[in-house]
Amino acid sequence: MDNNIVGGSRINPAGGEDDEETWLHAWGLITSFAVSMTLKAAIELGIFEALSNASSGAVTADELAARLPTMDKGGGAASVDRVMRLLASFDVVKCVTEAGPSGEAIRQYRPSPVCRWLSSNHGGPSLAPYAMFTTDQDFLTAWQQLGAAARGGQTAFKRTHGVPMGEHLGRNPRLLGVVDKAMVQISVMVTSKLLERFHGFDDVAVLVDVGGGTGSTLDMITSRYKHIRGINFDLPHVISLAPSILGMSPPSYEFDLVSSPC
Ligand SMILES: C[S@@+](CC[C@H](N)C(=O)[O-])C[C@H]1O[C@@H](n2cnc3c(N)ncnc32)[C@H](O)[C@@H]1O
Repeated sequence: MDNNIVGGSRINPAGGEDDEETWLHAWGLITSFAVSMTLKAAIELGIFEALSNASSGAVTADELAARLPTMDKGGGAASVDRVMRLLASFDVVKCVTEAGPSGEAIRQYRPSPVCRWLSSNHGGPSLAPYAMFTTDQDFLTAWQQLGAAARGGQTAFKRTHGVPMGEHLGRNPRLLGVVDKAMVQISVMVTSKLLERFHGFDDVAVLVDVGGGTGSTLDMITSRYKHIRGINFDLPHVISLAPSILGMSPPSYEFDLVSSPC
């Protein structure tokens, strides 16, 4: 048998056995965007919440489609099945196939451990908002300009939107909300680990978070270390979204919102 032949044709006569592996590697790299976009679709459809709510553990695409809050009436079990098959091939969900009464394949899906980071109903912070941020249309269009940006001159984002990202966010409340949701979830994940492992806040009197977003990091730290006065420093349009932490904490706690001069 000739190991250099893939799909009936010799793709690199000099390649040897590694050739198929490197071809698959290249194929995987080229098509990897499909995973991010399918995750986005699954998040939009509410698939991860529906899977984790399924009491039976494993569900067919029909059962799953019936539980999705966003589905059109009578729509889409076949499309949901396609989404689930792709997710199964990347181990986001597990798929078990059984033969039905007429010998047809019946696929059932259940969540893999990674789903806890993609659903919003597992009782902790979620990476779903980060997935929605990275695949947002305003960011995806900017990626189209990466090659041009690498040749020199303006950043990909400025080529696409005419202004730097910070300025664009200041003019676009929709996108600012998408980014802030993502940032808050990441901050909660990182800060809870920080608070578990780092014990250097005891002697801190005033803590300034530069680029602190809407203040979730400082909120967590000052809730634990109530003697700390927190100052959250960010751009005015970000600060405008920040909740007032005053009143949520004891009187010794003070939370200033300071806007950058930019
Ligand atoms: C990666 S985000 C960090 C988010 C934040 N740690 C949180 O928990 O949401 C970077 C932050 O830096 C802020 N930033 C960027 N340029 C700034 C500037 N010149 N002055 C103050 N903040 C700035 C952005 O508005 C953004 O909120």
